[in-house]
Amino acid sequence: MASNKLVLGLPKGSLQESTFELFRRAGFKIKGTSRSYFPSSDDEELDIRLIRAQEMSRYVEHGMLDAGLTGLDWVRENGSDVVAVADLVYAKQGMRPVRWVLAVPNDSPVRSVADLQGKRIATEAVGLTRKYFEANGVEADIEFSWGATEAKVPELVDAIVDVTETGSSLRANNLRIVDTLLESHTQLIAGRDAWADEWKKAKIGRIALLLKAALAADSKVLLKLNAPGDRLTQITENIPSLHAPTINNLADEAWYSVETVVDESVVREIIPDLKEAGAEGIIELSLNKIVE
Ligand SMILES: Nc1ncnc2c1ncn2[C@@H]1O[C@H](COP(=O)(O)OP(=O)(O)OP(=O)(O)O)[C@@H](O)[C@H]1O
Ligand SMILES: O=P(O)(O)OC[C@H]1O[C@H](OP(=O)(O)OP(=O)(O)O)[C@H](O)[C@@H]1O
Ligand SMILES: [Mg+2]
Repeated sequence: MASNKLVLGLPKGSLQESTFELFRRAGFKIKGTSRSYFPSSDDEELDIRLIRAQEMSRYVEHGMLDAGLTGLDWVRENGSDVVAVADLVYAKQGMRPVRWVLAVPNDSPVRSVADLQGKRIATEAVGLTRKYFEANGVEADIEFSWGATEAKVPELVDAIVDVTETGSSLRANNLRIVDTLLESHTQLIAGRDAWADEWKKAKIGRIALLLKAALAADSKVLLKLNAPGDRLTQITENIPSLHAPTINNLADEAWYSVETVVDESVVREIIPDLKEAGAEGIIELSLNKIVE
């Protein structure tokens, strides 16, 4: 039995699958049966609880959880005083931020927030929405929505404020974005008491490092190739790298081995260029972690 334990909240709901997957890539095996809110892991120092993303920051703030993963949106909505340990930009579907947007039906006459004076708005994030309307000097009737918010316009309300990632829910419901209230992403947060505890702070820091390393590796690959000496400069000067490419001599002294980490998105441009510039034996390897 480990004597020190970190009580860690993982988000149940939209972020659950992607969070479990990120932990797996970070090196933690988390197992949860479908209805258990106490998943087990292969790290004895972790005591994991599944908690709704909306509530996570309150429990972390009040010390029931030492740390947790949730959306920045819910930390703001709850006005929680917690330590933002790491910004982890991933969502339900992909590695990108989400947006809380003000949306109206495609055929609505509303063009800006000012056109919503005296109108009804539904949202799951009432606090954020109230603040936004106040900041814009618009008085509107803002009501709490339990979800499926897109279905409420135009019959029940005039506009909604909802979270969007891919935009497919807005499109499917014939909605048009009028404005963005907040860009949000997943955050690793810690409680002030946990952060003041040396062991807990160090443990949270190690988890943060591994999660960030796994996220950073997600969009990068390692390229390796052989370059003839007379083409080396030409080949290496045009390839991006984390710092500078690694260059080693091959047993055959006329040849060099070159290694570099690049964005996966540029690989399809770079590989044909490298081949054309005289590189041989080009291989691409996927990466699990990058610690810069
Ligand atoms: N595609 C997405 N849709 C909704 N929320 C997302 C998405 N990607 C990331 N999130 C984030 O997930 C969190 C939403 O979790 P929350 O527990 O509030 O609701 P949920 O998981 O969508 O549950 P429910 O199914 O009841 O709506 C927010 O922090 C939000 O920013
Ligand atoms: O832009 P998209 O990729 O379509 O994602 C956004 C949708 O996902 C969430 O719905 P959720 O599944 O949480 O259901 P809910 O409406 O009941 O909250 C959110 O409320 C949007 O409806
Ligand atoms: Mg939801």
